[in-house]
Amino acid sequence: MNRVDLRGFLPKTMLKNYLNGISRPFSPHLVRWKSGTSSRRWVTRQMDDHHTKQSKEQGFRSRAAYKLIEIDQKFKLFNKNTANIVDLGFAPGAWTQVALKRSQTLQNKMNILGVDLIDCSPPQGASFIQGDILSKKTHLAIKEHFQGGVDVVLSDMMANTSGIKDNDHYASMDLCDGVLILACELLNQNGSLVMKFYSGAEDPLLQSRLQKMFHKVYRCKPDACRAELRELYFVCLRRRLAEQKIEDIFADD
Ligand SMILES: C[S@@+](CC[C@H](N)C(=O)[O-])C[C@H]1O[C@@H](n2cnc3c(N)ncnc32)[C@H](O)[C@@H]1O
Repeated sequence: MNRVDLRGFLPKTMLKNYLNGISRPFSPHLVRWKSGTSSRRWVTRQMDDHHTKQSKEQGFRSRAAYKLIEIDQKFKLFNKNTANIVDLGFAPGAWTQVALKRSQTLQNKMNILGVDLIDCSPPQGASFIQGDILSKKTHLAIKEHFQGGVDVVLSDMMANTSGIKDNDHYASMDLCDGVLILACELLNQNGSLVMKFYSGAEDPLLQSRLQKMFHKVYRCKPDACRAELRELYFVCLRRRLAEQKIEDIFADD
């Protein structure tokens, strides 16, 4: 079965499972990491990279920090009213560090929760939950942590890439569906979402869903992203009504 047959099927299955309390343990599109030349190439490139060196000097846990700094400068993501933030795909924690710094400069206390598949200790002033965003159990743990809505949902999640562009794209779309479901249930009115995606055929579908949820939806590639990757971000500002139902957002395909 190719992806064309699955269009509209996968999100609905995920939604149905989610609403029935079933966690999807393993996406059909997720691919396992294989160690080999591509991983060695990644390590070498990482060591040479300008942002990697800069992140070490400035005490950030990874070069990803500069992507969020850029997005915040351009879109004014964090402000005096930002109180609750969830950072999905937290590890090693640079985005949470950036949010903590903004909390200091804005002088408002933020409740920042990092979530990741892999265990990783949070920087001082933040919290962490180990979990899979495709699992309902993780969604419940996040909701329990906040006991109310959040103002900003961040997602820098990416499944391990296979080098097969379609597979990487669909694995990314599955993660984005998980983020959308969480954002739909948790994000306050006028709240914001920043979400990484690996570009491909389903970008317009994702964008149209986001446009149902937010007044402003921008597609952007921060300069700190590597040029050769099809990695992009949706920056979504000012959530429409917080009462929107997940079914309405997905009722498109
Ligand atoms: C590019 S890294 C994030 C870097 C991070 N933003 C930072 O600033 O340090 C992507 C992360 O997404 C996580 N991830 C991938 N799939 C996930 C899933 N299904 N649920 C939770 N986290 C996931 C990976 O474990 C990985 O740590």
